Amino acid sequence: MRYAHEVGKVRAAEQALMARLPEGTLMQRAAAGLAAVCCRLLPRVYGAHVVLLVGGGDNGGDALYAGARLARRGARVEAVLAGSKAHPQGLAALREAGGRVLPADRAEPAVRHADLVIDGLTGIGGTGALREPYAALARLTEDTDAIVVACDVPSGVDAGTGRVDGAAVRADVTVTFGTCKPGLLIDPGAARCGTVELIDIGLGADLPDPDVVAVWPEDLHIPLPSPESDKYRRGVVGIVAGSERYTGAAVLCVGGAVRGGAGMVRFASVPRPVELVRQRWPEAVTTIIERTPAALEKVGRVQAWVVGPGLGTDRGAEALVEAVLRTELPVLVDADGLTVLARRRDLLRRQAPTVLTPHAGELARLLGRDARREEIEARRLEHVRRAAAELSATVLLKGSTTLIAEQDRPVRVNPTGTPWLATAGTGDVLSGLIGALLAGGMTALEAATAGAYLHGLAGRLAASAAGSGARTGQAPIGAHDVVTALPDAFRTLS
Ligand SMILES: NC(=O)C1=CN([C@@H]2O[C@H](COP(=O)(O)OP(=O)(O)OC[C@H]3O[C@@H](n4cnc5c(N)ncnc54)[C@H](OP(=O)(O)O)[C@@H]3O)[C@@H](O)[C@H]2O)[C@@H](O)CC1
Ligand SMILES: [K+]
Repeated sequence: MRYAHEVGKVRAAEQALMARLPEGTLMQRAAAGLAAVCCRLLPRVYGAHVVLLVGGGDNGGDALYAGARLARRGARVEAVLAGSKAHPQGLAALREAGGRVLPADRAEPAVRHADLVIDGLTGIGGTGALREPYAALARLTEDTDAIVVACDVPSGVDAGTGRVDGAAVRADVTVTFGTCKPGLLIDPGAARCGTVELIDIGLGADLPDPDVVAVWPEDLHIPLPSPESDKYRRGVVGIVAGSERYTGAAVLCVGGAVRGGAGMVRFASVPRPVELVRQRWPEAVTTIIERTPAALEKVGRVQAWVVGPGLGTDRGAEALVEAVLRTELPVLVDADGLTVLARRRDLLRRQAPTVLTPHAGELARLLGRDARREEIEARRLEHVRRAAAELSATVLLKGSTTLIAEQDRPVRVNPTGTPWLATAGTGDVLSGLIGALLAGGMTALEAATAGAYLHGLAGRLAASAAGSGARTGQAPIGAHDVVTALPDAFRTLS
């Protein structure tokens, strides 16, 4: 399951296909696929207690027809109708197969004691926060031992964006039809889906190129060193980070680059961060620079730059960001560098690749005008795409599902993150890591994708290694633990 299409394109493809098929064919294909997954999930279909949550649209129709199929195989199927209307033919099919409709006040005990619940409240036609009684029915899925199977999309999750605005179904399995929807890949929606199963209903030929792609390890083409490799061929990354006031970010960023496979890391800054980087990472070549436009002249040859972590945002920081972006090399700008860029967007007019790695607040500043952090968090897909187009850069939007956008390309979703990564300093590790991959010759999109994947995986490995032996096997981590776990993350790929 790797590709997702926007809802409008799914509907257009469905309509094109439906025009060539007898009426109802697609819904029968969807219902058959849904019922087949339910049969697989139940230890025994005969005698199993199945509850359908049925909304007023075709999503409810799918659930009713799937329920009819399960009833014909001997399941005890009960439907709870959310509104006054329900798909009439689906309802008739369920009744004919021996299923029945429950009164509303029986919904709670039925869901609680069911073996399996099918959520057919809303699918791609759901808009905005769930209204009552849909919302109350969706909430029942949070407190049941039943297996919860969402039909197409967990109700309450916006299929197009992953936005969750109020109550939403929490599914163990989401059975989706034709193609994945972006909201199944992007948090907070993705976190509600459980395992996603794709049912082929024959849309393939009618679907355009995908809008969103989930990253898989086999998509990452990280160059491995060969016997002829030397430090220059593996890539020299230059890092301009830290200030007299902020030193930790520089140490972590250099760590990300060293463990990210750079042939050499050149670190340039003012004396205090240089001293600390030298102590922690003796393998880095350090240069003390002044915070002026001519600063880089002393640094030596590099193949890519990282600028920003702990840099401060004063005139000196601006001079350094400007100096780096005036080179003709790939550049990654992060943290304070992004704050500087928000007032100097003219610096983004350049030919060489530029990678920006903001979190939502930094992206809001970069986009300016009407963008607010909460707005960006709520509609991450739309904003990352807009940022890539407006800023002419590869934009990596950090978050519980990190998104990577480049103009006219499907947005990439990184699946490896962990909430434990939401801690100070992990972003600095990520920028050093991506910088090393850029210096190694990967394109901006490849480097950002591989960096996000490895960084998320290192976070997961660190969180579980730290807690091994405990019940959940997870524990809090610091940014330095992510640096330490990077080699293990790389090893999973070879
Ligand atoms: N097209 C095809 O070929 C195929 C489509 N297929 C299936 O159809 C699904 C799309 O069906 P759809 O278009 O009928 O919309 P759907 O998701 O059922 O939602 C509409 C219903 O939800 C309600 N509702 C909406 N928002 C709400 C809210 N916030 N709070 C409360 N209620 C809300 C809305 O109520 P209304 O606003 O009309 O009062 C209406 O009753 C798709 O996901 C897939 O499962 C498959 O069979 C394969 C072939
Ligand atoms: K649903």
